[in-house]
Amino acid sequence: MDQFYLDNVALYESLVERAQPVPLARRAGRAADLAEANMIVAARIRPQLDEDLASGFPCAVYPRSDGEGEEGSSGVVDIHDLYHHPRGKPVLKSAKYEVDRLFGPETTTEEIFDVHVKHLVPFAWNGGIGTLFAYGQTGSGKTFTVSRLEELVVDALVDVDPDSEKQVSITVIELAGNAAFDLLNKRQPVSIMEDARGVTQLMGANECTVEAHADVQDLIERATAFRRTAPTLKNDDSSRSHSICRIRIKHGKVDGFLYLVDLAGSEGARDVAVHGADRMRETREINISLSVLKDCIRGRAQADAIAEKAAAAKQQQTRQKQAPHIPFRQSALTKVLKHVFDPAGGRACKTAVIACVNPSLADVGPSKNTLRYAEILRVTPPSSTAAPAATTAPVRTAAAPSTPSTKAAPKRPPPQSTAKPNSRDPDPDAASVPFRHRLRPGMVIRLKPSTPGGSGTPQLAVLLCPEMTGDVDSPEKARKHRTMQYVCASLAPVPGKACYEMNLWEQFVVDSGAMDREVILEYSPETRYYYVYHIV
Ligand SMILES: Nc1ncnc2c1ncn2[C@@H]1O[C@H](COP(=O)(O)OP(=O)(O)OP(=O)(O)O)[C@@H](O)[C@H]1O
Repeated sequence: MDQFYLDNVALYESLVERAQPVPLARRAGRAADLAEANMIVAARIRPQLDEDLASGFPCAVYPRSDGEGEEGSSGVVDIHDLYHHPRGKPVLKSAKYEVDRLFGPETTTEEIFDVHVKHLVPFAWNGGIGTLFAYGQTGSGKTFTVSRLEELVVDALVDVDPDSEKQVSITVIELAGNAAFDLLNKRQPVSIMEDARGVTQLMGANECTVEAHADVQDLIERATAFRRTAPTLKNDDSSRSHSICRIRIKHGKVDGFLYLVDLAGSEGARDVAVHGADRMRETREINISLSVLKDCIRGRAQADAIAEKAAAAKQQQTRQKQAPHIPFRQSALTKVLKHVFDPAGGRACKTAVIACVNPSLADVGPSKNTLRYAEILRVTPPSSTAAPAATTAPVRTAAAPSTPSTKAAPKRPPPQSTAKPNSRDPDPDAASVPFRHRLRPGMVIRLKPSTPGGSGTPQLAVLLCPEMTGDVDSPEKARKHRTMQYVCASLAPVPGKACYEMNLWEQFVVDSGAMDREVILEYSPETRYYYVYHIV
């Protein structure tokens, strides 16, 4: 694919120049006052680095101006991809994504701190829990962003009310799979325990007190040095673990927290192709923890919205009945952050998310995934819990384009004016070959009912890549080691509707013998769901 992009750079650039912006179907209401919001989702597009420019890939990610303001002021980002048309010239496919705030390549981390993160400092000072998550594909600038933000946050905390008696302390841990390590104490193991009162404790983790600005930099450098990294294709120093920096502020009886979370980079399929089985397993674990995190962030935002409405309407019972399930015990990451997600903990929480994006055309697929994830995190409170008209309290944060679980999906795909993207094999002769002999990434299969995995195994799955056994460190070895097993992602039925949503983070391995049929799915960009078009 990279070579295809490089061979068509001139064509791509001329198509981008003439491209019309993808219309906004419905303006997702950006929160009128983001400063009051409990949850804000931003994206940061990093500049193209010298090595990106040297590799010859053009820019594919463009912040959109709202016509009057600066670039990015609309919160909309356009991504242009080039598709290999099987019977003709390559065609440009454009997509748009919307976030609450968009930071372009010129924006500095200091500016991001001022606009997006600074408000968490007084919030924690007053006893709240402020959390920042940075995520994105490997090499997109997460660590670059978070490590500077950690310094700025602690500096700001040290400066708050300089004459008061206070204690600011830092703990930095790394999560690799379900194991935790102390990055301020030579990667000593840490146990994640829940005490008798249900509070998560990091047993064995150092809590280092910070008294002066110089201490902060020293601690952050120490933590970075101990961060476990392994090379990926895109970033020689890639972090394959989540890093959680917990800053605690105590003064008088107040005990506030700030969490800055640098999430492990999600690898693309092409990185995986040249790594061993261990790396694939690691990638799967990372993806699953990101999926649980998404469910927890959305669940907490929904729970807050419901609680606010119920409190305003004095409908305590409604709140208890409809509070969503928040699966914070399903991953080590969300277990550590339990009091961020557990509404029963009774702590006020504010969350800021930064989706980091590499603008290069070579990374266009992962960039779309990153921004799609950002859109999913922007939660619309369920309408069934709407507060009475008399309620004037600001209800929630970022109202959003309807997301898969909250949107009413039509029973049938909308009328087809043009051919929609579908999962059909591009080879016109494919129909004459049994599907098991032409398994390929992107193919959708129906699983036999007896497929191991229990009742949780989905009925439909999309093939992602072959499962490799043993350690393979080159594409040749990888090909040799291929078995007839595939890593798949689940396609979950949308409740009560005849369509599916793809959960790329819910991955499992399927033997070809457990595959029953090929299913051609058609994607509707209007609804963002998949519809069964044909069962082969
Ligand atoms: N806004 C930026 N301005 C200049 N350089 C940047 C910016 N963001 C990232 N970089 C550079 O890009 C490279 C990759 O960044 P970084 O290591 O932060 O990525 P990452 O997303 O944390 O990757 P991984 O998940 O693999 O650890 C680094 O060399 C970093 O200095």
